[in-house]
Amino acid sequence: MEKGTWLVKKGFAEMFKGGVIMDVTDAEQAKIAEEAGAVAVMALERVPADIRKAGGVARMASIAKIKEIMDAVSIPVMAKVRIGHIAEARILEALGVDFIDESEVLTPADDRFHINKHEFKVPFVCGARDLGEALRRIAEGAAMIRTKGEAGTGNVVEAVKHMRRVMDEIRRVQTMADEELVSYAKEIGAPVELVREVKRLGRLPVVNFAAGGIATPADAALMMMLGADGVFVGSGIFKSKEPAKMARAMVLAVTYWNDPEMLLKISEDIGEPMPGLEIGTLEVHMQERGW
Ligand SMILES: O=C(CO)[C@H](O)[C@H](O)COP(=O)(O)O
Repeated sequence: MEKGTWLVKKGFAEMFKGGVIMDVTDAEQAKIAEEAGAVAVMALERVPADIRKAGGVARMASIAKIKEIMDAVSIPVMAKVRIGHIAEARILEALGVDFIDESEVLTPADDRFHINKHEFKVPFVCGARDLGEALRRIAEGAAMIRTKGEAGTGNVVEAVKHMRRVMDEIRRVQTMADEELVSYAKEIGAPVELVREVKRLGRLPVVNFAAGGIATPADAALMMMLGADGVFVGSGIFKSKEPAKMARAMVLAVTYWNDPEMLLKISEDIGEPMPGLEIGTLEVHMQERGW
């Protein structure tokens, strides 16, 4: 099959279903993630909790670090670029990463336009807070969506809000008569063809993971209960007291999300989770980046 077609990119994302994708900043963390059973790792300079603390401009990770991570593991390696930063994306594609995250966790490079992801052979994942945003990103060529949550807070409340919103809107679309879809597409700022597809499929046309603020195995299981296809975890693992234990527990929780006895067992010995932040106290809301 030809490399980089829409079908291949979308199909690749489907292979991550039921799995955990872990943010990592170096080879050591990447190996912890791989050993824990992560389906992929996401290379970045700092996990979101540290990006939040450091302030300033957060950019694509250094090429040396991404190479170090690519050399360390055999699972797919994703890496983040700033929203709208076509050059960072071209560089990562040339480097040969497996997936690019056009991410609000980094400082946006363009305050109006996202990358036209159809122009790339490498697949992209993008964040969304509602159905309209998800479909706009898919229209631009995203092969995978992750609900945004509020990254780096250890607080799952925004992840829950965004996943519930997307799922509610999908249910709403399914109850609409066909003649309502054009107005609804206009209302949410999404192409009507994609709204029609959502109605037909009863879900997003691409895989939808949960992200941002997942800090315990119970949080990860909760996101699966709400309909996520899998989860991204960053700070929740590497800002916890025992990352290897927490990473393994996250993977098991996503597998056994519907088995309370197993979840109990998984949650018994995870060490101390990362500290959490109240959303009302935040100076930066990363979720508001992107349009
Ligand atoms: O954009 C992302 C997906 O890789 C974030 O890094 C992810 O949301 C992690 O957030 P957190 O640090 O709260 O787990």
